[in-house]
Amino acid sequence: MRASSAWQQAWPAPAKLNLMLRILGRRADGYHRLQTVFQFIERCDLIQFTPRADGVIERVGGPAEVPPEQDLTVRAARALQEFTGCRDGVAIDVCKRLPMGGGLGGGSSDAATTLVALDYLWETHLGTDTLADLGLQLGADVPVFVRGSAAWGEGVGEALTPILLPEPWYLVVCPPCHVSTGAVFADPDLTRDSPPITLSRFLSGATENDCLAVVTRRYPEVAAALAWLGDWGEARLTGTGACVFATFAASESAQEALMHVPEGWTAFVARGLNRSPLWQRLNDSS
Ligand SMILES: C[C@](O)(CO)[C@H](O)COP(=O)(O)OP(=O)(O)OC[C@H]1O[C@@H](n2ccc(N)nc2=O)[C@H](O)[C@@H]1O
Ligand SMILES: Nc1ncnc2c1ncn2[C@@H]1O[C@H](COP(=O)(O)OP(=O)(O)OP(=O)(O)O)[C@@H](O)[C@H]1O
Repeated sequence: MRASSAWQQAWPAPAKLNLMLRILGRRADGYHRLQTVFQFIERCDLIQFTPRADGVIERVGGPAEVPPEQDLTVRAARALQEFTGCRDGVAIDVCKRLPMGGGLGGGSSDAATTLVALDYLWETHLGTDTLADLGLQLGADVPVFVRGSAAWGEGVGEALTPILLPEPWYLVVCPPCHVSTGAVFADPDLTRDSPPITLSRFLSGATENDCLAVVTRRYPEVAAALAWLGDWGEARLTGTGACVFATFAASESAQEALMHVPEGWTAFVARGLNRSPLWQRLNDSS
C-alpha cells in the first residue's frame, strides 16, 4: 500500500464531450447501441485518496447532494476491493468542479479515476483492460475514462478505438437544469434507428446527436442555450446534456464569447485533449 496525502497530490477526473452521438438500436437489457466520439477536456474534478490499512472505504468530502454510499467513487472503490480481495481501505475526498447531470460524465470520470488510482495505491495491478471491464459495471461512460484516449465508441460506449483529433478550445455552456440520462434513453420519441456511419463521415462533418430532439423538448433551457451558442459557432449537445458546446480555434475568441454568456448559466472555456490528464498523473507517480 502506497501513501498519498495533500491536495497537490490529488488525482484529476476530467470531463468528456461527445462530439457526435448516434443511437443505432436498443438491446434486450434496455441499453442502447451507440456510435459516439469522445474527447476529454482539461476541466476536471479532483480526488484525493488517503489509503488506510483497516479496509474501511469512506468518503470524507464530496458533493452534499450525493449520499456517500451512492457516490461513484465509493462504489468504484468497493468494486475493486471485492474483485481483488484487497484488504486495504481508503479515505476519499472529492472536490467537485464539474456540473452533475451535465453530460460531461463527471460521475463516471470520478469512478474511473478511483479505479486507476487505487489499482496503483493498493498495488492490485489489474491493468487497464480489467479496470475498464470493472468500470463498465458502474456505468457505460466509465471505460473511456479508464482507458484515457479520445475514442470512437461503439457498443454501449465501451467498444473503443483510440483516435487523434484536433484539440481546439471549447466554450461549454451549462444551462440551469439537471438532465436524467435514464429518462432521455427511456423516452418513446427517442431516435433509435440511425444507420451506422464511418469515422470518415464524422470527420467530414456528421456531428449530429440523436438525443437532441428529445432533450430540447423536455428541457427548454437546453434549447435556449443551443440557440444562444449557435450565434457563435456550431452548437452541439454533449451526451444527453444539459451542457452544450462550440469549438473555437483560439483561446481568445472562446474567452470573448464566454464574456457574453447570459446571467444564470454557468460556462467555461477548456481545451480539448486526446489524452486524459489522469494518465499523466499516473505516470508522475510511477
Ligand atoms: C449518454 C452518454 O453519456 C454518452 O457518452 C452515455 O451513453 C451514458 O453513460 P452513463 O451515464 O455512464 O450511463 P449509465 O449510468 O450506464 O446509464 C444511465 C442510463 O442511461 C441508459 N443508457 C446508457 C447508456 C447506453 N448506451 N444506453 C442506455 O440506454 C440506461 O437506461 C441507464 O439507465
Ligand atoms: N462522484 C459523483 N459525481 C457526480 N455524480 C455522481 C457521483 N456519484 C454518483 N453520482 C450520481 O450520478 C448522477 C449523474 O452524474 P454525472 O455528473 O456523471 O452526470 P452526467 O455528466 O450527465 O453523466 P453522463 O454524461 O455520463 O450521463 C448524478 O446525478 C448523481 O446522482
